[in-house]
Amino acid sequence: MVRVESEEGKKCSGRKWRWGWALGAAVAVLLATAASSRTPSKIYTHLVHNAKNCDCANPRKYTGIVEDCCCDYETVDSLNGEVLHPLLQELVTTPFFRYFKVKLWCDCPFWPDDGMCRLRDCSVCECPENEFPEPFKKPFQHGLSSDDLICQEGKPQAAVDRTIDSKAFRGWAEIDNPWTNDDETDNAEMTYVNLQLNPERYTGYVGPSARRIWDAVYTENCPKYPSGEFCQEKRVLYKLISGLHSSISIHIAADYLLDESTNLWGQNLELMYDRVLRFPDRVRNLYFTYLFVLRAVTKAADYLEQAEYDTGNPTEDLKTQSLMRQLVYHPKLRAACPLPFDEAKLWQGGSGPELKQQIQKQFKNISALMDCVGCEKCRLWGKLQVLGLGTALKILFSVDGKDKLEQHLQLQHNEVIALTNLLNRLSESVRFVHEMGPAAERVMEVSTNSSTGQVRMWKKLWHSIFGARFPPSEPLVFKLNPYCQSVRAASITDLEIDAP
Ligand SMILES: Cc1cc2nc3c(=O)[nH]c(=O)nc-3n(C[C@H](O)[C@H](O)[C@H](O)COP(=O)(O)OP(=O)(O)OC[C@H]3O[C@@H](n4cnc5c(N)ncnc54)[C@H](O)[C@@H]3O)c2cc1C
Repeated sequence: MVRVESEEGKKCSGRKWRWGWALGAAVAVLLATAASSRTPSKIYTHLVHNAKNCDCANPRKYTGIVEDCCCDYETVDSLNGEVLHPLLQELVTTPFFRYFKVKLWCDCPFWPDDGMCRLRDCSVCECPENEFPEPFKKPFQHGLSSDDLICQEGKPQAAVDRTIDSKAFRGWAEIDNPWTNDDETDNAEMTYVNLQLNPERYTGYVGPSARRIWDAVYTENCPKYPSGEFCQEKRVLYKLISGLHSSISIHIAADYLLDESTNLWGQNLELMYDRVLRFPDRVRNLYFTYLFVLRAVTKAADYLEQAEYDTGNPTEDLKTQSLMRQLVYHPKLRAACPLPFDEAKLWQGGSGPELKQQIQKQFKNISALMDCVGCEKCRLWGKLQVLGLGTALKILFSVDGKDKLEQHLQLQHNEVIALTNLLNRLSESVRFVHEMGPAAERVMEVSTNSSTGQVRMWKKLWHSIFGARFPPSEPLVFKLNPYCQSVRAASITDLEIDAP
């Protein structure tokens, strides 16, 4: 196994797999042997070069405007790294954003539950009653919906004019989202989950059950468009789902169970390459989905800024509001990417309303399919992220015009939690792809393109260093501490080689 850890990783990681002398010897042998073959030197050069300096001579693979969006890849990467990712990481740890209300034990409406969950990591750790904030338990009756105003005694003129009130105070609505399959109907089965205790990561959920969900999602509800044939709206639906799928795969790869017997978790770049990186469309769709959701958040900026983040802890709640304000009004975001996605271009043709209904139905089906996910933790994150996407769709497409949005947008408490956590997940994935993608691609490409002679030479080299078998039976893993900001400071001494 070969691992790379960043300079920052040394400072902020408790897990240090550093091999001091063995490392120096390994690199020396690698370099010496490299003189007789180009492969090791190529791998070495790429590893160190990429880790050392991301803005290196290698041209970026993804450049220009993200398809169907209004910002380019470079801007997305720098905004994400400098502004959005750090803010989102902090925001999702606040009490308001870490509890998600969810019905985990739902019957699959399409086929019998086949419980394919293999690992205990699948099960979700639910919150004890006393843990989640008191205000979350009460029904949210503060904000009156427009229906309430009309229904008071049947006389609109009898209703108090709440224009100023509702601007100053945003309560949480309990109204249906037309894009999602509603989960709110039976509150008795709802439970609160602390998302911080249930990270989205590898769970061992593989095989026919998982495959059946994705097949049903793609084949029945958002088929891949043959190029140029599908209308833009259908393309958007496909890209949103594919981008979400890429993000889920990246989280699996970023937090993978490397060794079940020792409970060793780390990054599996081979998996990330196999499932996402080697399909450029999947990477592009990830960026698309990120910008789409970011647009929804910035469109609802006024609403989100004025919303009530009440968990009964005034200090934390003020911090939440302040972080949200910084996120939605950040000057760098406003200047560099003022309109991440332009929703006004959609639903323009004569068939717009019918098309919207059809796509809404398809998305609702996808949302209902989340009840068929056979692994509890995957179901939790599947439901949260699909609700987050449904909330983005609601913000962008269910209220027309900016003025009307301010008057009519009503979001549920849970929708805002899902939307923000989804944006954070996508932001993490974009950052991971940006920072680890080039190195992973080069190493995987070198290893798959190596000629037999080169592989033989590698085996010999490996054997001479470790006396062990090459290649290792485990996946090739590069370790970068996920909590560290950058890989740029990585140097030759960060190259680590573990014997299998
Ligand atoms: C909602 C949901 C949530 C899940 N959450 C988790 C989780 O948290 N942890 C975990 O370990 N497992 C999770 N899984 C399972 C995981 O997504 C995979 O299904 C599983 O790891 C098996 O992967 P696979 O290699 O068979 O390919 P899959 O990821 O299952 O992909 C199936 C097929 O879909 C296509 N495809 C793959 N990616 C894309 C893309 N980005 N765009 C378009 N098409 C694509 C390919 O044709 C591929 O063969 C989840 C599954 C679902 C349905």
